[in-house]
Amino acid sequence: MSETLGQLIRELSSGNVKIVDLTHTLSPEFPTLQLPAQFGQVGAFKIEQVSQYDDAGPAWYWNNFSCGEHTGTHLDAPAHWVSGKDHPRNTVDTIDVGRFIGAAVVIDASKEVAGNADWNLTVDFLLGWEADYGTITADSWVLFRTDWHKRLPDAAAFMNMQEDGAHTPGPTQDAVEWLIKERNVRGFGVETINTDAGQAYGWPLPYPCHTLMHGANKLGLQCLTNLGALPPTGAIIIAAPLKIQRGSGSPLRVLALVP
Ligand SMILES: O=C(O)C(=O)c1ccccc1S
Ligand SMILES: [Mn+2]
Repeated sequence: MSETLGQLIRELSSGNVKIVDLTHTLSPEFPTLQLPAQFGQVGAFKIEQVSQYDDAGPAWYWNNFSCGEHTGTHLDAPAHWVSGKDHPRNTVDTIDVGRFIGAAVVIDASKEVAGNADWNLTVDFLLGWEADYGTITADSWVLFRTDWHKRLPDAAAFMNMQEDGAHTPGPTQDAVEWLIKERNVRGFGVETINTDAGQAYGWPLPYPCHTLMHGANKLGLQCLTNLGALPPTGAIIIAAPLKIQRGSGSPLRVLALVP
């Protein structure tokens, strides 16, 4: 084994490098995105026991499950959005595997969001973060901490739907453009069910995070949790989607290596 990998294994075994699970449990109770009724809907997680050490399977326990590609903690591939449809290797089965392990920075806006569910991440807020923690390095994941996961298990509070749609935080169009053009990030990760703000469907450029990030061949992570256990900089995340043929996204286990 190389010295570097050997050192990593030793650091993991000693606990000097901790592993933090950023993933929600996939269950039928986990809320799913609600689009307007005229559109197709993502499937909730369903599970059906096949056997559990019984007549159907005396020595084994197993289930069948079904869900949408965008159910629970999941990754959005560039092909998920029409703006990303023409990129090569843009589906979960074809994305370069080197994109599944990478550095992550955590932008903590949990206090701001606690006071305003429609709070938007701006370029000014990002520049203020960089003044404290340094420049966001190219090809990093940018993880938007809002503590929104604390609204679970109350699905209604997590979705925060009102008569005009969801009211959840997200980045402004300017912030998305800045992250892409000025910092060339790997992708954007959130705790909410949508990388865009809930009200972004009605913005001049609807869903700017989906549109621009996937248009720039970048990735999204949704329904993350435990971001509060990560430092602002220095974590590495492993986010490897299921290898679904022509998949637009996939539920996945997201793990952070934290020094
Ligand atoms: O990527 C998603 O799961 C997501 O948020 C989404 C999916 C489909 C349509 C609109 C949206 S906004
Ligand atoms: Mn998605």
